[in-house]
Amino acid sequence: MMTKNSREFDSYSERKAFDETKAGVKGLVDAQITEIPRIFHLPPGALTEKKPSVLSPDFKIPIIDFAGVQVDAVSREAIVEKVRYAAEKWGFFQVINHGVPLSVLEKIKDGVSRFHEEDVELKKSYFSRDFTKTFIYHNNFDLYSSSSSAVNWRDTFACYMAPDPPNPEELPLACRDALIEYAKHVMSLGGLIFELLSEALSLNSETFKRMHCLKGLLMLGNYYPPCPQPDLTLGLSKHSDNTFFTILLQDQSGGLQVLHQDCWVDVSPLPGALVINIGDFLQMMTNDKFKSAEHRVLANRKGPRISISSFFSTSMLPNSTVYGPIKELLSEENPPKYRDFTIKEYSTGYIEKGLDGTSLMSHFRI
Ligand SMILES: O=C(O)CCC(=O)C(=O)O
Ligand SMILES: [Fe+2]
Repeated sequence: MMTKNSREFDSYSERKAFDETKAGVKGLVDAQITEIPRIFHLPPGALTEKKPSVLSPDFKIPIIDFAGVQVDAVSREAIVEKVRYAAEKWGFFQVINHGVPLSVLEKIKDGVSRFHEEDVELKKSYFSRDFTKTFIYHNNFDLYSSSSSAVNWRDTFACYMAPDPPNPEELPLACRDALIEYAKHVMSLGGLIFELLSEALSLNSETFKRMHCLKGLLMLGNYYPPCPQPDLTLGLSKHSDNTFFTILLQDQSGGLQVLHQDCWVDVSPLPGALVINIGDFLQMMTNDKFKSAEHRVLANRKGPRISISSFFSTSMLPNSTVYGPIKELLSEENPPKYRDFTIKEYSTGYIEKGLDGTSLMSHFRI
């Protein structure tokens, strides 16, 4: 609980004043602050009180090698089995030999950092929280909507790469080519992962693709500046993703943690790997068989930390497809646990609620 003391200031006005600089968290770091503003302060003890950060050898995010996935049925079945285990037990796994060239991964990380390190006047021209626009830049999508206690130590750009590929001119030069190239690879890897997830449920490989799950791709280019007081705040609050699943590329900084059996487990950077995490839509469509795990990012004295979140979702774009628990997975013993939803409906609720530490899935439970 937040103490009265920590609220004895006008949080709204301070958030607004910070927001109106349009310079983001990086602007504070550039101004060489040594103490972070109060709006970033977590309630005392919030980082450590709930769940212990354990480094247990039993708790390691599964690493799955995709080499051989297209080679023969036996190799593929072995990979599907690992994907099934990871999706059910963890909701998170790392993939190696995923087919995206290292040079493409380096180029997009570089592009994201270049954009955030551009002149602030250029970045201001993209500043917005309107998620119907092709390319926007901001910090804290939920700066005003969240009932969460603290603002996150992160700046982000968000860009729709599908269903309609953006006009190259709509993308900033700093990351234009890198985004276009990386998105192509992400779409193709995403298609393969949807196949493997279908097979893991003993459904036809094309099931998710036929349900248009591969239609939308929203990419976030995240920049976590170095933080002078990392024990007081978070890079990103605890949340589960508003997606079918997410492909995450992180640099070597570390700080991403997943909540597993009530413990925060580090998703340790693995050079060249991609992190896959199941999102809320797949948890609801599989009637809780797959798990949309909660995760967070710690702030760090060192930085910046760069990551790219590729969300399979049409998010706030018009999309009338209705989703819900998949009929083939249901039975008398396993009745639907969720009502039907559209992606836009879910995303609207997600953005309005903000990252307040609770899951929106409970609102869709029958
Ligand atoms: O930056 C990261 O490692 C995680 C980002 C994330 O969880 C998200 O964008 O939803
Ligand atoms: Fe996330």
